[in-house]
Amino acid sequence: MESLSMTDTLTTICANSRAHVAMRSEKHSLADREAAAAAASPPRGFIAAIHAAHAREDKALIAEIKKASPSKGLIRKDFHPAAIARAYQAGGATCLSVLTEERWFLGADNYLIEARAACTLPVLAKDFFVTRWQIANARAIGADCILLIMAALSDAEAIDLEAYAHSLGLDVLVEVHDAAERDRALQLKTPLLGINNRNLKTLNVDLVTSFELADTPGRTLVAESGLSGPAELAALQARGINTFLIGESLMRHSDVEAATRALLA
Ligand SMILES: O=C(O)c1ccccc1NCC(=O)[C@H](O)[C@H](O)COP(=O)(O)O
Repeated sequence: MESLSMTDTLTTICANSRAHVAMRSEKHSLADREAAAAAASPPRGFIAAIHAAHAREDKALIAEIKKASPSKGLIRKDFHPAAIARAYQAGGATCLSVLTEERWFLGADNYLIEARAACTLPVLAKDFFVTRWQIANARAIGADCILLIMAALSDAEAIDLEAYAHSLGLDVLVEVHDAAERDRALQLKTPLLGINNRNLKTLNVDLVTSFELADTPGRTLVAESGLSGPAELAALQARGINTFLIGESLMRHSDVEAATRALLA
């Protein structure tokens, strides 16, 4: 696996995503992916599952299946997406997130397919979505939700990609890292707003980011990245954030089910 030493990691990853799409779309056209999306298993209702957890006064956990990352390299050697998905569901997760980006996260479409087939949880395709082709492909492989990262998109691109995702029946998680991105993201229709504690340009992680943006009204906020213990979750809940996207700290445990249960206790 390659390491990223560029100053702007996100630009590098998105440029690679575009090149990868150009290559893959030679074999499978957009029309092909749209036909496969129309024939895919119906969406499971990602946002509905989160809101149902909140209605029960539970916190919602989006548990991430993540083999490697640009910042940490290989995270988990013993990597079996179906077994991890079952462990997350048994431990109390509300939804899954599956990294499908191949080059730096060592993800794969097949990991999402295997994980979703092994459980009944809705699944977020965790990738760097910059084209319609990727979104149609995500639905074709069974994804229930996609991620749009405001730092990677213009306003017009974000609005267009969101409308396209909705037209395929996908939910959308829009991700921001600062107040300017948050204000741009509020133009989108999705109620699900992720606050990424990781600066995707420098890879620095600081939980203060979630606290700074916690007062955003009218959206279901998701604290993302760098979270590892119940005390952090409780502090964020005290500020009104009840949904958490967590990958690495859970993936490093040998007993994923027990770690998930302990985190949510
Ligand atoms: O994880 C990275 O190093 C990373 C680098 C560049 C772009 C995105 C990156 N991560 C994507 C994510 O947002 C996280 O996988 C997700 O929020 C979970 O974070 P964590 O619990 O810290 O694994």
